[in-house]
Amino acid sequence: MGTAGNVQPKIVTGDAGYVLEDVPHLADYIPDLPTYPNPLQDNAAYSVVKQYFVNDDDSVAQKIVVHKSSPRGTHFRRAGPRQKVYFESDEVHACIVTCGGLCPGLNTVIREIVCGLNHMYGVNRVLGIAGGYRGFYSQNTISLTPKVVNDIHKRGGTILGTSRGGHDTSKIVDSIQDRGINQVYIIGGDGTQRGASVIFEEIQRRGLRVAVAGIPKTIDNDIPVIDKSFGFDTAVEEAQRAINAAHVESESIENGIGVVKLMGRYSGFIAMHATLASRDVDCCLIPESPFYLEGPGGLFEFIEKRLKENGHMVIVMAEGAGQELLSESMRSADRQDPSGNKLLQDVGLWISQKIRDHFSRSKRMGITLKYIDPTYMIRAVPSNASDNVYCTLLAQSAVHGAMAGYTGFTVGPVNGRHSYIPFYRIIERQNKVVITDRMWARLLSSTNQPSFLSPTDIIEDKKEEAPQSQLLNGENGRDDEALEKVISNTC
Ligand SMILES: Nc1ncnc2c1ncn2[C@@H]1O[C@H](COP(=O)(O)OP(=O)(O)O)[C@@H](O)[C@H]1O
Ligand SMILES: O=P(O)(O)OC[C@H]1O[C@](O)(COP(=O)(O)O)[C@@H](O)[C@@H]1O
Ligand SMILES: [Mg+2]
Repeated sequence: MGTAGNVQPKIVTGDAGYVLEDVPHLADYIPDLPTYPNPLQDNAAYSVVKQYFVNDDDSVAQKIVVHKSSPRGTHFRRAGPRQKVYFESDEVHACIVTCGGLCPGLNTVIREIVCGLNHMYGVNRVLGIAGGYRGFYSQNTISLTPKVVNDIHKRGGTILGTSRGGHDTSKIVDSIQDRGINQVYIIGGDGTQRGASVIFEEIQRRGLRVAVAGIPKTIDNDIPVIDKSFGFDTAVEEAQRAINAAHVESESIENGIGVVKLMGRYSGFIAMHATLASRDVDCCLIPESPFYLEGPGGLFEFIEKRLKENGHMVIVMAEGAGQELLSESMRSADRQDPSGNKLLQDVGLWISQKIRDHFSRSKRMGITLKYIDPTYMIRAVPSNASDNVYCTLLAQSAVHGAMAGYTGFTVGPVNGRHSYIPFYRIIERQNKVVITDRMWARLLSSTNQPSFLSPTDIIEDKKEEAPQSQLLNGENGRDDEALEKVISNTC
């Protein structure tokens, strides 16, 4: 497996602290490339749009809450169709690959890349690479036409198949070269974008006229910079069914407890949003917010209090929550999946047993606990209507970018505007819930659960780490550092 990081950032600076973190372009390393007028200018559907083509100078600000004296800060190149393209329609030979875990909307993105290339740019040759990265060198390809993909957005999963592991950069680039592919669309999460970045580097090293475009996929919503990842809303919606079931079960019996485990290996966004959406949840546990079980202010004490008040309760937890407690008590060996991701123990089963044991030992109150694990049910469904529209925009932005000769980029909305983001910005860190932000405070106030943190730790930490301003969404990574300190203070 290769490592990313050999690409020189393309930084353009301007007045008042303006910085553009630009994406690579084929013309950066191949001289004298011919250009062609964008065929969209003759497309009846788009001809009525005023200013259809994106101005080359358009850029999107990463930070939009500013002060009078703030520098203008980091910007990304705005996505969209350009006046000139770097490929003629009949010479384009594109391929699409899906990697990593499933996510609602994968099929919609595949469909919209195929249809976007065909309907907007007249491209007829699109190959599907089967079974993730290893499919480049070990599987047959699938020819993708608008007819083949017509109905696929109504199905969950990916028609191409996916896999973890199996990233062999030189074999993949050999396969791209041998097949004469000149546009590569790579759909996947942080691991996949790391893989895409090294593929791009190797393509550039070989001097190939091949555009590499990444489309970010992560059900955990853990990709930084972009506003939100596709499929996330669908997953949160689907999680409501499990939470409703846990609520009905717990409400129907004296001292009933419903425990629901949701996805979220390192980031608790699904659990946090599903909790906020439901309002039936009494306690939400996520990887970013450490907690403890025994003693004053601990989880057991809170459960007892809530059961006395309400006679029932619902606990939602992300799969990555409390892993440090679990490994302390189970002394398990660290295991990894083929992509190198840490394999987690089932924290839902573990905590359910701990709660049962506690109440049977203390004999103060009899409880009935039901554990619901809808893990794969929330990601195997087709995407909902709004995710479908989002996937369409992502796919079309990727197609416009590749046709315009941009390469080595991931596409995604930044403050609502679709942008081209260099790979290194997407893979440098993971997006996490910032527990000193207002969103987590909203959650704490909606569940009225303990924060499991002492307020002095948080206040002290804020003073130390962020003297000038309190970021609301950890945009520049400072809050992550602050968070780590809070965690280490409370453990
Ligand atoms: N650092 C890396 N360099 C190259 N390829 C990688 C890297 N990390 C992961 N990959 C590849 O990306 C693919 C998907 O990664 P994975 O972590 O399983 O899912 P996701 O992309 O959803 O995070 C796998 O085929 C894996 O081998
Ligand atoms: O069992 P699998 O297929 O490895 O997937 C489980 C994992 O996939 C995830 O959804 C994240 O996967 P990705 O990084 O591929 O998006 C985690 O939340 C979960 O732990
Ligand atoms: Mg991942």
